[in-house]
Amino acid sequence: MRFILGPIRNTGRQTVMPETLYDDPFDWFEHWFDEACQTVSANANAMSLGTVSAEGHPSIRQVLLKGFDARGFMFYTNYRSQKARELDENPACALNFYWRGLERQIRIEGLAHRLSPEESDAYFATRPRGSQVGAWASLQSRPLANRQVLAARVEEFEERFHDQPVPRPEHWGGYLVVPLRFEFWEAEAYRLHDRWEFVRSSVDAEEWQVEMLYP
Ligand SMILES: Cc1cc2nc3c(=O)[nH]c(=O)nc-3n(C[C@H](O)[C@H](O)[C@H](O)COP(=O)(O)O)c2cc1C
Repeated sequence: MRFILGPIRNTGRQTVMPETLYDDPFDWFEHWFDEACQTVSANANAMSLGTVSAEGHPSIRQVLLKGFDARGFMFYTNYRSQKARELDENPACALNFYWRGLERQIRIEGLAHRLSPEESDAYFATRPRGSQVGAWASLQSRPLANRQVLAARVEEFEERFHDQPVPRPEHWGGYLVVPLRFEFWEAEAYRLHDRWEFVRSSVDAEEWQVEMLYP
């Protein structure tokens, strides 16, 4: 065990005490994420994803975290969408989780790259059939004349894959965000919040520099 739970503070929660910090930000993430999944009613895995175009324009949207491991954080999308175009041109990106009720925020900054086709295939195979067909039908982020056009495309692909498994379209798959920085934020009284930052020099570095930040 690499952490110890501290006493209950004025927030009424059991919380991690500074002197017993997790030494690995992934462990910290996992602990908070598990608590969020047990506490937050829906979409505890929803996160904001910030990207920056090659021209330097930022954009942000919600995506769902579909897995994480010692490498980083995974989500799935259309590879022709705006976010995918931006990530392929400029892999620098940021993730943000905010769990209301727990009053916790996790910020992650890092570099994204596409998951292997095998990993994307494996996840695609677990999706409901309707979502699999939807991945073929949606030209994500492109102009859509009206809902009928989309419905017709759904019907077209339902017919195409009638009575057979829906294969993963090449234009749909996952990204792995490999973190360079984490920040764990927890609300405290009088806005004197806790902020803990983990930074490393490269995506291969095993050592994290840990620092507390002013709120
Ligand atoms: C809670 C929530 C979860 C979402 N999850 C995903 C997701 O996992 N993948 C995805 O491509 N879009 C997801 N979306 C839709 C995106 O926010 C966005 O509208 C879409 O991906 C197009 O973004 P883009 O034009 O910036 O590429 C989600 C939206 C919400 C509100």
